[in-house]
Amino acid sequence: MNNKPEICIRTQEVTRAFGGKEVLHGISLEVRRSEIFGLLGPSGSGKTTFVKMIAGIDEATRGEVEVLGTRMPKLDMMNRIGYMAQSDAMYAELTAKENLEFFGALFGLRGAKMKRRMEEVMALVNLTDHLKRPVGAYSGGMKRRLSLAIALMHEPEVLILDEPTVGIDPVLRKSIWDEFESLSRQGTTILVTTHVMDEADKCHRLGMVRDGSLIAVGTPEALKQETGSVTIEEAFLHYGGVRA
Ligand SMILES: Nc1ncnc2c1ncn2[C@@H]1O[C@H](COP(=O)(O)OP(=O)(O)OP(=O)(O)O)[C@@H](O)[C@H]1O
Repeated sequence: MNNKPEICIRTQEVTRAFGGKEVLHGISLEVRRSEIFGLLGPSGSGKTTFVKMIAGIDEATRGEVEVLGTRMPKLDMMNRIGYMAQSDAMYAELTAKENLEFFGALFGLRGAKMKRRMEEVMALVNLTDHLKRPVGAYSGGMKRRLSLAIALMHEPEVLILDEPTVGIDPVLRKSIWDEFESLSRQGTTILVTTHVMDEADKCHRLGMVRDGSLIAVGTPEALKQETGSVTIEEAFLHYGGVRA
């Protein structure tokens, strides 16, 4: 029997430059199926640039990105990946329901399934009572929650979430992380960026990012143990990270 974990996301020597300036320097990483993998690093370290290439929204200058065995970017993969960007991409003049219907339809949902998923994802992010409100009237945290709901609509095999819980209160944040755990148990692979240390601790494995390079990869426990640290923040600083 083959006990090797199935690799869901693989990057090889991924480099990204903008106008000749390199901001990501040859990142090689493997994320296993069903894992919650966190990318931890301060603002500007390159997390967003990196996950955009995995989501197929941007293309590496050099190196290779593969998701579920397919070389990225590839349009067809949109159905299998849920991507939640850092800035909320929704139609402000439409209601939450209309936004969900629009994005749901893009992913091929309709009829009873569309309705069921809409109810499930809105309950999860605690927005059921606000389904018929225009998104323009939502608070920042509510928009974040709706963005997450949209990313989850089509039950993607891979979820790529860029700072999903910014502006979300601790109680709801906990229930969202419980849901990530439950999705992961059902086989969903989750790649999440964060600069919040307590969230980093909840990931199954972590990649620490600094100045466009991956400086350490491992379980939160292993990273703490290897550096004799009590907290993830201490471990991060030990590996040469800088405070967020
Ligand atoms: N389109 C672009 N053109 C030029 N430079 C860019 C572009 N996108 C990102 N960068 C640069 O790449 C670097 C990494 O940015 P990135 O947004 O990936 O960091 P981050 O870790 O996600 O930070 P944050 O959490 O603040 O978004 C920064 O120096 C940024 O200025």
